[in-house]
Amino acid sequence: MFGPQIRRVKLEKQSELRIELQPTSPLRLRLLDGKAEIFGYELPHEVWITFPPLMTFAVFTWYGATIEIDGITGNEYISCETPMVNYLGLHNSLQVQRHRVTSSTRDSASSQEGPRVIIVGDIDSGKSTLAKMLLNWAVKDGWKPTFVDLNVGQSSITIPGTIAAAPIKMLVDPVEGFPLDKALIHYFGLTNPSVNLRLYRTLVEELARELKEEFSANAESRASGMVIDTMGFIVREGYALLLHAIRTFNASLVIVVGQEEKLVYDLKKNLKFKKNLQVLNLEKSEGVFSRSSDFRKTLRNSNIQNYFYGVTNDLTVYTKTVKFSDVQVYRIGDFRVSGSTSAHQRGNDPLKITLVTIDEHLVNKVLAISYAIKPDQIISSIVAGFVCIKNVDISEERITYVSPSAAELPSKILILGTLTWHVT
Ligand SMILES: Nc1ncnc2c1ncn2[C@@H]1O[C@H](COP(=O)(O)OP(=O)(O)OP(=O)(O)O)[C@@H](O)[C@H]1O
Repeated sequence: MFGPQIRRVKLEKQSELRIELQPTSPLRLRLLDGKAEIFGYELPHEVWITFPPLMTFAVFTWYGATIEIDGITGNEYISCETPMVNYLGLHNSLQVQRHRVTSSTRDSASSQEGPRVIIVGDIDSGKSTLAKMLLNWAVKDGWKPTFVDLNVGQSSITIPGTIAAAPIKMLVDPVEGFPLDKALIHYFGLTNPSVNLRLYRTLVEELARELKEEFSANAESRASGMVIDTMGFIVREGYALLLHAIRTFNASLVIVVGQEEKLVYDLKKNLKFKKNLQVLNLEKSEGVFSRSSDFRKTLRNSNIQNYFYGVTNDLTVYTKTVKFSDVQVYRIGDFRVSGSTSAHQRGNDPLKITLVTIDEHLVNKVLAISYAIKPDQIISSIVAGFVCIKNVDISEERITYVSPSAAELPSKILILGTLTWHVT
């Protein structure tokens, strides 16, 4: 797989090598000379890093670097036209705010908080990428910012359909992605917020409440602030959800990525009475890869696959069995799996918790394991992780599921959404 196609690429200062991998071929690369980073993650010298198929990324250098690449790419080219100087300028201004908080904390203004940046823009404008850079640069400078991921379509922290936050204490690995161990995860269970807007907003509010508690007890997190990534859904209900998220998380800075004059204008107009809030427009990188809806589906699937097997296929998947009586499966809201959105919008209780009958229709469904003890706590509780149902034996009343953990289920309460995955 690797070997004969090894080549060296020299990058001039402030340029980047943009790489799009093929659907089936991995690639490895290493830094030979100089310094280079992948979305803020500084590459170690002479260490091969293997990237799985489907990834698109850029190796950027501030002062020049030579890298070695081994493998076939779908597309690769070098560009000197990047918005990196502006992105770094933004980071520097966030640093000033963080330092201001820590110095004023000493003067007893302990309620002050670091920057709360929310990144908005069209789909494929590079929002998640900018979030990663801002987080990595902050970590490199010794801060511990919190990443908030509100993008249920292409979730970054864990599987799709989730609304989540994670404290970032180490550089975000370009292959492994965000750390899961301390993440606060809510399961929305759908990849389109329009299907249950009320539930989406409620879970965003729950997450904001949990982070408020977390921040009140942790001065370091408070001063480091948050970086919030959103969906590329910027019109109609999508725009209303952005305003809701900006207000709910009490954002101090809204970054609009890309040429979005109307969005900038509307946000400034609608938020003009909000104190201490700035709206800033930054250019989009030409390197951002545009993904078709089919490709997005493939990415969602590979995201679920990665949860169970690991990005580099290094996790063991455990197959386990429980009795029907050992678990209760619930769904939230009266969404219909194949029903139309508008039909659902007329449903009378989007937050209704309904017990689901355990039968074969659960096969291949991804279920979240809730920390709730009682069903009425499901919406306000985070989830421990996910399982995928492999088989339902009606006569024996047993469910077989796969899990990345060998431990018993930490709770009896499971949440069903529309996510499916075919256990291989
Ligand atoms: N400079 C770059 N060179 C090459 N690839 C890039 C570059 N910037 C971003 N990408 C890739 O482009 C893809 C889309 O970027 P990203 O996920 O940041 O967009 P987004 O606006 O968050 O997307 P969406 O909101 O639609 O989910 C990602 O695979 C990312 O790795």
